[in-house]
Amino acid sequence: MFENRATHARSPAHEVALDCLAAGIRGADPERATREALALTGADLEIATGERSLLDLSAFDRVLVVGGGKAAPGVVRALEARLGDRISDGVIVVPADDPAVGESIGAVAVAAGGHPVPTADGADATDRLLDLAESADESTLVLSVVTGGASALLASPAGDLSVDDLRDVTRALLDAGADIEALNAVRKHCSRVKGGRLAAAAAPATVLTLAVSDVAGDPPSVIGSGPTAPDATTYDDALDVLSRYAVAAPAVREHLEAGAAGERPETPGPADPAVAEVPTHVVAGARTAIDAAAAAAEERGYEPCVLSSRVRGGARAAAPTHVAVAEEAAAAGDPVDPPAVVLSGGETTVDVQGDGAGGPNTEFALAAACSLASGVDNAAEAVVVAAVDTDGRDGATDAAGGLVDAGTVTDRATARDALARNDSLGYLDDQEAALVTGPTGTNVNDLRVLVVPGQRD
Ligand SMILES: Nc1ncnc2c1ncn2[C@@H]1O[C@H](COP(=O)(O)OP(=O)(O)OP(=O)(O)O)[C@@H](O)[C@H]1O
Ligand SMILES: O=C(O)[C@H](O)CO
Repeated sequence: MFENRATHARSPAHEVALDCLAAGIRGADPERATREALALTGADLEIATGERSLLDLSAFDRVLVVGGGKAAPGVVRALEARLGDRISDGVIVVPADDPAVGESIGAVAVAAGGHPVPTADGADATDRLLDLAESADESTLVLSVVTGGASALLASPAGDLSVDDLRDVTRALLDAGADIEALNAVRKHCSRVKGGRLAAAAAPATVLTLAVSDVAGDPPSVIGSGPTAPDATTYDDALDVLSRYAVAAPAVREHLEAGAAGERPETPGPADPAVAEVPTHVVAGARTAIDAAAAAAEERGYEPCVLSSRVRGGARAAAPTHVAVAEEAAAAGDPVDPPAVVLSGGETTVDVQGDGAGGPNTEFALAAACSLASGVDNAAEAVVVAAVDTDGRDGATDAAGGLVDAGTVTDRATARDALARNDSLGYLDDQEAALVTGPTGTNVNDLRVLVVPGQRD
């Protein structure tokens, strides 16, 4: 799975780290996860992901599939495999470099959009998608597919906003290290499709959502900015986000202020029947990848220890804490006895100050390498740390993440300087410690693996 940009000498622990990452990414494959969640018996479609929905397809004249995100093609392939020509029409918007762009999956057109910031192409495709949703009536079933990346891909500026306005505010908030809840509160209030507005457009149709989650805790209103989910945030919340991250974005601010003054309709909230009734089935998320990685560790004789699937906050700050846990395991057998693999998921962010290349996972990996290199004792000597964005693209780079150990940082001053310039990928590339996968077809956010070898390694 990994193109070999991490070429430095490998111990068995390095191989275990890579195996766990690969198993985690494969385990969160959207097509397989969706197939497993769906069962069709006669005309009865059952969807079970903890919660259960049962739909009698014979009650509908049309079945539409709409949505987007990096994992949307996989979900739609599984829908197509199960429902075939019962699907009447559909549009999904995916990254322009997805091999499915321009083709159809059964009756569902695959259109290109922009990521991580929106583009005019994405906005055109989203208009088509909204037209289709608006054509739905009470005898239509709308299957909405919402996967990570959908917020940027499904671009549909509200009011007088332009795609450029959306792009600028997204870029500024990403660079300021805004967390996804904050970023998406703004996105939801600048859009004709997010924050439940897609479900409102499809009313009075029956709407059901299949999601692949790249948000810690899998909240339907945040994944892809919740196009079919009730939105509890307000125009005032969105304005607070701009202030908190000191983002000017004058056109967006004006739009939000008009909304806060009651001149624009709020996003549909929990009391709105068009969204309140829409079930969301999360077919895969961070925990899916972690569980698959844990199983791979166990198969190789390493005791897995899941720290959390919900790690958030600064990437650089999260690294020493993870390393400290691995050190404790190596030195004292807590919270897990070596040989062990410590795992975490979630989404860390970076407040970008420099102009280097990197993303939250390469930044985490380099910060972890610094921490390993300056350990308080030799407990971390043999520990290997790997971190990837499961979609294969960390930040705006072509790398997925990094694979490091106590020997990765040979010159601490240069490493610290690279971190200060947000050039973690530059540094890891120089050390041949960057990991490259190419687009993986899934997106369940970060996956971190710390291998704590036993005596035999
Ligand atoms: N040079 C850099 N070094 C480290 N982090 C960076 C750099 N440039 C941008 N980032 C960070 O990358 C993050 C965005 O990339 P990330 O891969 O997490 O999300 P995404 O793929 O855009 O999101 P999603 O797929 O969830 O929509 C932001 O936190 C941003 O601060
Ligand atoms: O598209 C988005 O909003 C993020 O990827 C979170 O789902």
